[in-house]
Amino acid sequence: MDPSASTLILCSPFDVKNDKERGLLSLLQKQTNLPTRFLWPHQDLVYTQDELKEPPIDLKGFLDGDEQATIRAASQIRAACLNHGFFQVINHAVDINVIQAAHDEMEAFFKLQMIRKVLAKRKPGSVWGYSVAHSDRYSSKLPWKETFSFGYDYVNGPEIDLVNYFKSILGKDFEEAGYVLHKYCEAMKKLSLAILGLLSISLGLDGSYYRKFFEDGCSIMRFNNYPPCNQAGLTFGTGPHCDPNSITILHQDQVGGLEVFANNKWQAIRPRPNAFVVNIGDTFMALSNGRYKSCLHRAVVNKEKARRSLVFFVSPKEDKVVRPPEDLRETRKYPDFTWSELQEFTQNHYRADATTLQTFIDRFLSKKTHPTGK
Ligand SMILES: C=C1C[C@]23C[C@H]1CC[C@H]2[C@]1(C)CCC[C@@](C)(C(=O)O)[C@H]1[C@@H]3C(=O)O
Ligand SMILES: O=C(O)CCC(=O)C(=O)O
Ligand SMILES: [Fe+2]
Repeated sequence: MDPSASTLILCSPFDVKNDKERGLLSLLQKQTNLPTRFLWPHQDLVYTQDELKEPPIDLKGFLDGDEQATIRAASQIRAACLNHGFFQVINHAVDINVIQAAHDEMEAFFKLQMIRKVLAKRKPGSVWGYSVAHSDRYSSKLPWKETFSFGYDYVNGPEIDLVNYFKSILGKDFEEAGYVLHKYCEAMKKLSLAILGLLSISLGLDGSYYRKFFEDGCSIMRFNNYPPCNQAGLTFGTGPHCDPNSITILHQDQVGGLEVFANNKWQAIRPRPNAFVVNIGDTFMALSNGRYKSCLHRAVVNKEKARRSLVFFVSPKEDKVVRPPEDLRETRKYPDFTWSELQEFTQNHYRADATTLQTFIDRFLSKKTHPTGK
């Protein structure tokens, strides 16, 4: 193992190599002082008891081709995206067994010994791989989570690629996981394109507009695990941020912890096993010329239970120019950029937060005006 991997193991509060270490883990979680690197600023730690009560959007009629139901769903989506950029969908046609199987594989992955998980460790500059609290990238405000991410190419994403990726980094016993995750990603691709169809209609565009833009995309699939934390009120599983990608489709387990900033306050999203949570990200905000809001959200942790979520970060092909359609382009809110430029910014220069897009654009424009950095 490389020295940085062993440092990671030593630093990590989530190390679980054997029963002795499992004991260590629970000791750590019971300690009165949270390691300072996990502390978040007081002003961020606003506690909420509110719950977002907006009803989920039923996709059945739209998926069956019913015109009235399509108009209804599109106008519900429009209202949600103009307001806060968040909605849930039900009757989405994703097989519950496919969802359950993906959760089972996620659980199997996180139960692995740390020594095996770090073999899949995320490389500097890359979004793919395993990360504990992003501790090798950041030194403060660490998120109380471990993640495992990999890409899903809408065109060149054949089953065999994912199966080989899982087998090569995790071993032969994860071959089946590759097939299961391939199925899940395929379902997410289908659902994302359907939602992009509704988003197009909701903005008064041809139903195929954004579908076409994303049909050769390359999305990012992620497992999130939030262990219980004795000092849950002092940290975050994922701090307040907007996703830099286009739209995000998330399935959370039954524990709860996701919160969105809507109507000027933090509101909890109660888990619904039959629903997918969808939020608008920065790239779609730019594609709608600022009409739709990139949703500010966060994940809190709790003292008793581990929480898990499956996240699909929908993204266009890396070199696609992010530019709103002509009909929405009256006064440009953002200049042209590519997804790979924004992604690179979040990996090498800036930690995604509530103002990622604006900061990226400001630096992007000043670099253009002063290419030498002066
Ligand atoms: C381009 C990306 C940056 C992140 C991974 C992908 C898609 C979403 C981003 C992220 C999840 C947004 C929240 C903050 C972040 C640092 C995280 O907590 O995981 C972000 C991702 C990342 O850089 O890992
Ligand atoms: O796990 C969650 O509920 C939120 C995760 C999230 O926001 C993210 O991974 O970007
Ligand atoms: Fe997010």
